[in-house]
Amino acid sequence: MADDDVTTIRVSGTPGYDVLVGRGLLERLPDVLSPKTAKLLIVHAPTLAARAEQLREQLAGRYEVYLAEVPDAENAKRVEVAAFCWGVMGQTDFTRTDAVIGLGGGATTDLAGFVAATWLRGVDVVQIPTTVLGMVDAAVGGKTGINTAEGKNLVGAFHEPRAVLCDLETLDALPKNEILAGFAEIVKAGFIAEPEILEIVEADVDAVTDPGTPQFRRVVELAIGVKARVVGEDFTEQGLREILNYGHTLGHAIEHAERYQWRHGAAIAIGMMFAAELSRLTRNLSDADVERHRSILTSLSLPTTYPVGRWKTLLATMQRDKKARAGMLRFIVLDGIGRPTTLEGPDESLLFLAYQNLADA
Ligand SMILES: NC(=O)c1ccc[n+]([C@@H]2O[C@H](COP(=O)([O-])OP(=O)(O)OC[C@H]3O[C@@H](n4cnc5c(N)ncnc54)[C@H](O)[C@@H]3O)[C@@H](O)[C@H]2O)c1
Ligand SMILES: O=C(O)C(=O)C[C@@H](O)[C@H](O)[C@H](O)COP(=O)(O)O
Ligand SMILES: [Zn+2]
Repeated sequence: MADDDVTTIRVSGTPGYDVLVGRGLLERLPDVLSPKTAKLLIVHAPTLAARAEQLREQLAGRYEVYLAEVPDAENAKRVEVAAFCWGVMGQTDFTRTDAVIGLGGGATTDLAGFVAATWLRGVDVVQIPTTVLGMVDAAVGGKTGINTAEGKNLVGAFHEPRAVLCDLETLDALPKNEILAGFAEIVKAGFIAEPEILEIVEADVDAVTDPGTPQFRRVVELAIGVKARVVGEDFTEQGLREILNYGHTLGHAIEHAERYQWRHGAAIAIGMMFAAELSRLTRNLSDADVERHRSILTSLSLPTTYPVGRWKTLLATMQRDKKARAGMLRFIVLDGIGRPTTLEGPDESLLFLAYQNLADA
């Protein structure tokens, strides 16, 4: 049953869309679809099979509903899996007025968005994120993509969703370690733009990471608000949107080094620690603010160190970062909490110095 306690966060764009946060929102799916839509393809993770079936039954009288179960987690973000979805769409004569539904964590919604962006050069997608990370970050903003052997998200498209339904009920079955991984992106929003998030986390980490509390709801909505404001201003990442990549230059290289077996949030936590150390060296971020990164991430049971011997491998992968220009690496660093800026082409020796400060010998 949908309850009345629903928050709507508007993302401006062309045409823009709403992100709804509340419980029982799956029922609202028909309200956010185009009246012309006849067929739905629900792209879902294996862990969401029962929910997908429940949705199919609920929508069956009104739409022709197809399910595409895709591999779990990062294994979904492969071109073979996109081709499987395109195959289902081809066989079911999916037209430009039909719609894809992404149901799962960020990996599933990244794939579903990519499939929607590319089928017939673009059909509607409604994202139903079922992880904390998906709700506060991945499903909002229209960045879609898959990985290649060379790196993370190297193939993709910017494609606005028609709506994002963050149904908090879906989090009831989410394991604690996935909740904590999602907090990496929540505190990222805090570090770059919304210090209130950090204060709430510091005040009571157990309460804030419990999806039943008002603190949890507050930080989720604050983080979505940061994402909505940034992508509303710079959808295709011409400048401002790069701040959302705080911690991701090294973080993505770690995910690649770990063959995508790590949680995104865990890799990004180390990446943010590195970015904080780099900020201390290049922007005078205070020792206290660097330590604040470490203590917040540690309180969330997120990692902050990585073996020093892996540096060369990570550096090589970072060269393929999407923010790099003409062979020059670029990093998001902080002048202070809530004050992100860009660091262009730092020396390799400086990067290593920052890395050594967090490396686990
Ligand atoms: N497009 C963007 O802007 C953006 C932003 C941030 C992250 N991402 C991407 O998102 C991905 C990470 O997303 P994630 O952390 O959600 O990981 P994920 O999609 O791999 O999900 C994590 C795990 O949780 C399980 N799961 C999902 N929902 C569940 C539920 N309700 N109950 C029980 N289990 C559930 C999944 O099956 C999976 O095993 C990465 O690929 C990252 O690159 C994209
Ligand atoms: O939305 C964005 O822009 C982000 O950078 C958000 C990140 O949290 C996310 O992981 C994103 O997928 C990274 O994008 P990429 O362009 O570095 O692949
Ligand atoms: Zn991320």
